Amino acid sequence: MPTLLKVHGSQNQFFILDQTRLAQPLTDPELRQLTQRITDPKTGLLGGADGVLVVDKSFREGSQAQMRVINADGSEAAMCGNGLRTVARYVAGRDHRDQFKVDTIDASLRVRKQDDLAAVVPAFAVEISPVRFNREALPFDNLGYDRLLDTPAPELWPQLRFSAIAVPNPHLISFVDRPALQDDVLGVIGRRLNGENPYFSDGVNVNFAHILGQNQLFVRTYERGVGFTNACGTGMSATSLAFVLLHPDQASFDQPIDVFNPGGKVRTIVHYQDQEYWIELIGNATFTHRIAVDEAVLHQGNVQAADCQITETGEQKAYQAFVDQLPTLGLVD
Ligand SMILES: N[C@@H](CCC[C@H](N)C(=O)O)C(=O)O
Repeated sequence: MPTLLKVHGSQNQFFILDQTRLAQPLTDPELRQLTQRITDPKTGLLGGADGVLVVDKSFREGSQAQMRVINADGSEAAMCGNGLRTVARYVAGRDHRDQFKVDTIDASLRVRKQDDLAAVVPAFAVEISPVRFNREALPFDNLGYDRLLDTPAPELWPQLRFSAIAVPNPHLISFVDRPALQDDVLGVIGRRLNGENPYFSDGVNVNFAHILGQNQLFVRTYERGVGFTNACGTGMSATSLAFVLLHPDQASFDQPIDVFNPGGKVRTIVHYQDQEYWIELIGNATFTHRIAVDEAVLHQGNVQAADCQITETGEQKAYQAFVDQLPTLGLVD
């Protein structure tokens, strides 16, 4: 019987579905419908999730697997950093390998097993690339600039400055003070730019970052196709790059940056090699539940708890213990 996994990276929650284990892989409309149903926070499976990570056969030479990212609303994203760590752990266990490449829409990305963050908190490092700043890569329009790098954009919000970075999924970043992190400005901007709007025609992930100190950030994200999330791996990676570029007195290339988020903490390292930026994202890859389900139920486009056998792994307790020993920042409820 095929098994869905419920997983998270910094509490950014997903289901993993391995299409290679099915007699008949799900079609794209089936994947969309299944995702929309099982991720619903009220009526979905195990409290829903932010999306479904689809594992499939690799399509580039030298890669071990392919990852597709289906957001909760059924849209498909080019990349997912927290998700890639969990897929890396899944493929590493399935194929008995610690280091390999995973194909995504735009690139084959390196992944590598790391030492556990704590007892029963496995960790992986993943490559975040390619990085682009140009208007067409995001894309954005009608803001009067070809790129945004700490640029005032009063059309988006009068008092803030913005950076737009594709990694390659699109991110808008603003460095803010404590009060701005706590009020609803992020939600207002996120909802506006992810509905019908003249600026970001494909929507955009919006990140508010607060500098905590030398090599330390807090990042909160409103995700395209999802809404508020506990953490966004590509968002924290793009924000780390902006941190290094805009605040060189507080962060540098090739040096670890601790990035706190509402779901925990990750570590990023920003690199510049061969005239390209790339970011290493290191953090937990936690499996919370194994869900054995009949393939026919998957094809019907919904899975209810009554349709399957659910086994809790016990890893969430260990993850919570890891989070409990992090400093209390009091930034977001
Ligand atoms: N949570 C992810 C990003 C998922 C995709 C995003 N919602 C998009 O549409 O670009 C991450 O950890 O990177």
